[in-house]
Amino acid sequence: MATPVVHVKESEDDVSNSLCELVISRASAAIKTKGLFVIGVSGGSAAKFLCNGLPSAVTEWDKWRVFFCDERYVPFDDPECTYTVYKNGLLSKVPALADYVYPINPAIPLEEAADEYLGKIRTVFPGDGIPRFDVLVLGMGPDGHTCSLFPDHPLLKEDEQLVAPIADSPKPPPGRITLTFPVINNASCAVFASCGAGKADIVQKVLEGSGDNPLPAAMVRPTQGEVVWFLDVAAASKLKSQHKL
Ligand SMILES: O=C(O)[C@H](O)[C@@H](O)[C@H](O)[C@H](O)COP(=O)(O)O
Repeated sequence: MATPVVHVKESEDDVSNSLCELVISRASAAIKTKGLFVIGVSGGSAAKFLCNGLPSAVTEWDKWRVFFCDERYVPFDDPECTYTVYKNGLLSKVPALADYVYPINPAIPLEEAADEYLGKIRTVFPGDGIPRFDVLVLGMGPDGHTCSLFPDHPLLKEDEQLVAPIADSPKPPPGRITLTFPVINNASCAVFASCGAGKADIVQKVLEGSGDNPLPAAMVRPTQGEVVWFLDVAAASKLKSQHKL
């Protein structure tokens, strides 16, 4: 089970640059060895970082396959829709990627949308094995949630479904679809990017907490992969142990 590797950066810009550098380096490695790079992305500031940092640096977009670690079950024209954030922020700059980004379908019932989404993932990971994403770019909410996996929610124990619907998200909107831990912890690389003093307490709890009743973000420990955290100084300010700058 991977031990988190924590990089503390001077600024949010440095976190953004480091995140994009990691994604780009894993993409070239994956494309070189497998001819394809499969990534899961999240909303929030991760979306801002990736939409800003990737367009000018990536060339082989046709070898990318982009999924969402979680998505809100809302129409595409809802500002809460993570796909639309990426459509406006990334696809507007890299139209060629549009065929390789897989949105969730908000126009069918939630459970069906989850099943349909797994079907899209299966186009890249055929069969019934657990999909192994090259990179999952994750955010962490102020409550320690990641993807749409929230503290004390039954989905934290989900070990059958690979993609799950959630209808009672404590963070609006209530309806969402999320990857579950069997997939998350089968990734080659899970990477968090968290910035700001507002995250300092939860970062300390997640990275240095006792481990009993771990928060969702602390449960991201790929069994045969790595988990990397990029923090700015403010978000890392409550950490007791020293980390690489
Ligand atoms: O659906 C969601 O609520 C978001 O995708 C969420 O999981 C996000 O990743 C965290 O809230 C961190 O967001 P920030 O990094 O912007 O704080």
